[in-house]
Amino acid sequence: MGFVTEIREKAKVAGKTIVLPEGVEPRMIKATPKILEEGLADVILLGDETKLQKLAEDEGVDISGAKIINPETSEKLDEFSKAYYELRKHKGISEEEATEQMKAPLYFGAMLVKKGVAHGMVAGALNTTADVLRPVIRIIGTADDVSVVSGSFLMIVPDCEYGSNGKMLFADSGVFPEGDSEELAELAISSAETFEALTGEEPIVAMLSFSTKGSAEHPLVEKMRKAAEICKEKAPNLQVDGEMQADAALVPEIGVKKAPDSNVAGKANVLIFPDLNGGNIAYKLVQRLAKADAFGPLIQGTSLPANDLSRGCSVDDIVTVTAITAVQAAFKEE
Ligand SMILES: CC(C)(COP(=O)(O)OP(=O)(O)OC[C@H]1O[C@@H](n2cnc3c(N)ncnc32)[C@H](O)[C@@H]1OP(=O)(O)O)[C@@H](O)C(=O)NCCC(=O)NCCS
Ligand SMILES: CC(=O)OP(=O)(O)O
Repeated sequence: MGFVTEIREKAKVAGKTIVLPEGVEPRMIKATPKILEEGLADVILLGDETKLQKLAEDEGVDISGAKIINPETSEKLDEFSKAYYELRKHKGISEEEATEQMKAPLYFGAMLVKKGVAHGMVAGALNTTADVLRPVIRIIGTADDVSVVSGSFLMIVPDCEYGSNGKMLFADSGVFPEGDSEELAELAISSAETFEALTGEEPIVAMLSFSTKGSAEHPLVEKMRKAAEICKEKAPNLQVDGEMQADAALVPEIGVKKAPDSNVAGKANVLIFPDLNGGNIAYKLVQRLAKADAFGPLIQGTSLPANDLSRGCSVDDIVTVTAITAVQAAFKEE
């Protein structure tokens, strides 16, 4: 069974409710009946009901199975505004500003997750990653013992023997612009958890660089080498190594040649990039040149699931990321 079929099967069993705050986006409207018909999740759409129904009519789809909430007129607006004010008053926000902010669908959606009305959120078809991330960080917040919210992509590369038969996770490819070794180690541990939660397979983590095990020396190389060491200390059971180049990480014959003592080289399925430039460029190149499926940015390190999308996403991407979010919600409850 392929990854997409598998994750959709798991979502059906999970029985979760997912909020799609970008109800005014036609791709969200088209994704809704697909999610409902397949039984992947119950859907809450945010927006003005009349407008959303008209949009659905124009698109020729039926969204009657979804619950529609208009944040501006919702009976929950007052409760949510007060909760947001309490979260942000240390930043000098006024009660009026909190109410205005809470009328914005991304903020209202994040609060629906925080309050347990929805089990997860999916957005980003319309809004930038930065705009999706701010309410997620401010309202849902980080998980216990985590300081960095980061973003990974699950890549499914066709006809590929590397990673787990073409399945691999790239991070950070969407959220955290630049971290030190400590932060990269934390991000790597979150990424390993994401890979395991979604695939059920053992994560094998490579800290990527332009050097393999001392073939070059530079502060950028040293940063990844130190990140691998910190990772080994923090998660002794995790298979992690670095620094290493991408070919050494993925290709067994090259791994053996460049890093003969490594338990990761040639076998990696979780690739940690030195910064967001590298991670974002790499995922888009692999997606376009290798015709890979790229699901994400899957947001990691938060206390509850909320996932982003590329603005270039398809309706099918929204459906699959919704299924992924439902599966993550079930995994967090285990
Ligand atoms: C995620 C992002 C929006 C946060 O930026 P920001 O809002 O400007 O963040 P700031 O640095 O002003 O910090 C705001 C708050 O969020 C926290 N924060 C920011 N990034 C965080 C992260 N990755 N993890 C945890 N907390 C974070 C800060 O500590 C701060 O907390 P406070 O308000 O309680 O003091 C920003 O890092 C970003 O734009 N990332 C790139 C996204 C992107 O464009 N990706 C490419 C396309 S996918
Ligand atoms: C993840 C990402 O790159 O998103 P976008 O394409 O919307 O900028």
